[in-house]
Amino acid sequence: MPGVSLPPFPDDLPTVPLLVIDYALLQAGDEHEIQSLWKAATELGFWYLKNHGADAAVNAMFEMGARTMKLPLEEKMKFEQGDRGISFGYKFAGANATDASGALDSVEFINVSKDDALAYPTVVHRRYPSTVEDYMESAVRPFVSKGMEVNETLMGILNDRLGLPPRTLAGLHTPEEHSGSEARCIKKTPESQPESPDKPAIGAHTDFGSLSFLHNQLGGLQVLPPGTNEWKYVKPLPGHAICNLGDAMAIFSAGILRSNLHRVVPPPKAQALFDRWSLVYFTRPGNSVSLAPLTDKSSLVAEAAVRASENQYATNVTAAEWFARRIQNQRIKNRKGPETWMASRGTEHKREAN
Ligand SMILES: O=C(O)CCC(=O)C(=O)O
Ligand SMILES: [Fe+2]
Repeated sequence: MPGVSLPPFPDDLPTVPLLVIDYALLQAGDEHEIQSLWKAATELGFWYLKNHGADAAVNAMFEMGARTMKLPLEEKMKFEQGDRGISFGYKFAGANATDASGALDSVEFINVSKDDALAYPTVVHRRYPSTVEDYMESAVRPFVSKGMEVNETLMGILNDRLGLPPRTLAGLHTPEEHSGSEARCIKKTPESQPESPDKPAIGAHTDFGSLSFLHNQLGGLQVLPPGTNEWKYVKPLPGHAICNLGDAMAIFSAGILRSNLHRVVPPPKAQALFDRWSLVYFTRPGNSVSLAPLTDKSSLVAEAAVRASENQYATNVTAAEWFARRIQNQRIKNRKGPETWMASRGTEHKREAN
């Protein structure tokens, strides 16, 4: 958090060398930078993004998050997301499973819908704690708008590289259509007893939507690189966002774009004594969008769909249904057994090697 001096990320841990993409160069149409983005998006599905211009909005959001998490639990619980597959609202630590055995997560977060942030003070989906509403115009809306702009720019470039007609992906993520797009501020508090360094605070998952624009300061985020079984840390770099692709982009592109498994473990070593804060803007397709490969819009996607195993990316559901299923089945209240965890999975279990 601003004002707190945090121990550096340890230099003796396995980290994944993400490509650094310069947002200003992308905006200028720099071919080399566009090529780097394509490489990152197709190989790992994660990259750093610098020069994004979101710092002021990010800091304001962390301030909003700090005030919100300081509210009494009883107050936060009035805005709880519930067990019916709705994401917007507050999630208490321990509401979700992190694996098939039903181990509990250890993060609390507040999710604010893009639709509510843009329409405020009109309520589209729900109300939020007073601290969130107080910051809606000064922090949440600017952060949501910035996240929308960055993700739309990245998506436009990927759209063209996929050989899709101009603005095809943009048309599946219009600002007007209601969607699961949301801003999330996450807090992980150290436990009273030291935790095992590889106990998931957020279980292994692929992101549910299209593009995630993430900001964190302490370590803990890990990815499982393709074809390996060793989790690697993503080292936080000051001023650099971490961007990653979600399932919807893997599905639309028939697997050309990668939605990679990741998880959050306690901050490593000396960092473990500190609260870990992170912030994400998730772009998700409009609620009515069918999740299926865009084979009739791009020959590249059509060829990839032929190479994919049969029905690998045929979901037969809308984005709203996909999203609700995943959220609902990770809630521990809904757990019947390991099958509930399996029912919360995305595209990851359908791939050959992770
Ligand atoms: O906190 C982080 O660094 C990542 C969070 C995350 O993966 C998520 O909320 O989907
Ligand atoms: Fe994630």
